[in-house]
Amino acid sequence: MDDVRIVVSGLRKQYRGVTAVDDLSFTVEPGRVTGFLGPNGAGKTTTLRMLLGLVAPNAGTATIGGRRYTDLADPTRVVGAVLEASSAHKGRTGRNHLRACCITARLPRTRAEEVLDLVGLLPAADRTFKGYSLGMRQRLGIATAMLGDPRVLILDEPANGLDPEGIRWMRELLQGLAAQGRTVLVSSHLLSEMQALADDVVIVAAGKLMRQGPVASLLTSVGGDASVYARTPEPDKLGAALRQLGATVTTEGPNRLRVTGMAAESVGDAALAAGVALHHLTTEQPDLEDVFLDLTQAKAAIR
Ligand SMILES: Nc1ncnc2c1ncn2[C@@H]1O[C@H](COP(=O)(O)OP(=O)(O)OP(=O)(O)O)[C@@H](O)[C@H]1O
Repeated sequence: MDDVRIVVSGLRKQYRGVTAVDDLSFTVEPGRVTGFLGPNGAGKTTTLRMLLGLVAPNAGTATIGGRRYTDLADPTRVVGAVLEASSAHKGRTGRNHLRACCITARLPRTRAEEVLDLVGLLPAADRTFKGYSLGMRQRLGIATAMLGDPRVLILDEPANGLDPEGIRWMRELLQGLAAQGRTVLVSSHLLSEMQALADDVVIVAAGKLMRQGPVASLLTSVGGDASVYARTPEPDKLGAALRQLGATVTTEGPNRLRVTGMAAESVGDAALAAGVALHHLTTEQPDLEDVFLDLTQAKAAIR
């Protein structure tokens, strides 16, 4: 596959009184799923719309494989996008909707069958759109985006309205498409889902880039210390012993302590030395939600 990297550079969009996107720069690599995260009003949708040539930026560029969307010779074969829960003519079946799109995009009708199969919609292909569940509509949106077998896929909140099984299906589909070398950019509010789905994340708040990088390194670099949770019948005694050793200890419910600044092994050793029984000891790593809130809280309050 050619270079299908997405490059956003110095992008800016101003609406009357609001800077929706403010000097935003980031890159999205092929062969990986990239999560595009930010609180409400962060500028995610505006950025995706500029990337797809639907909104003109006031400054900066957004390119796909080195070209602006509007300069692509055959965009449906390069980029597939699902911006909102997909819409189709209400009385039309899923199959007919896709066939109509094939005609518009000058693709063979057989492609409709292939994408119906890809998204698991063959059993509902002859039902009309108005009878589709939100999950089926999302699947039809992805099927439509995949018609031109694009090397880049851009999805705005694709997990919206999906049940847990649908979310898992979506995750496996998108990871499979990335494993084929495609570039997959997905915006979402669902942080736990992003942690399971994305290789990289781009975090924005108030139109600005907060952080970009692989999920794994972000969690270790920004998330702070892991927490150790200890359950004991003598929390006061254990707490005092741990504080004496320099740990930070807070009480988290009856007989439960949260300890930072000390590994679980040392907490166990300290309990033994103090003659305190331990009933439970676990370590929790910071998750993407901790990182996200840490990075965006101050900015989010502005909007
Ligand atoms: N057409 C428009 N006219 C005026 N203001 C707009 C327009 N589109 C977006 N905005 C404003 O720009 C800011 C960014 O909006 P945008 O929809 O891009 O954010 P978002 O990150 O996608 O938010 P959400 O997660 O809530 O969808 C918001 O303050 C929004 O009100």
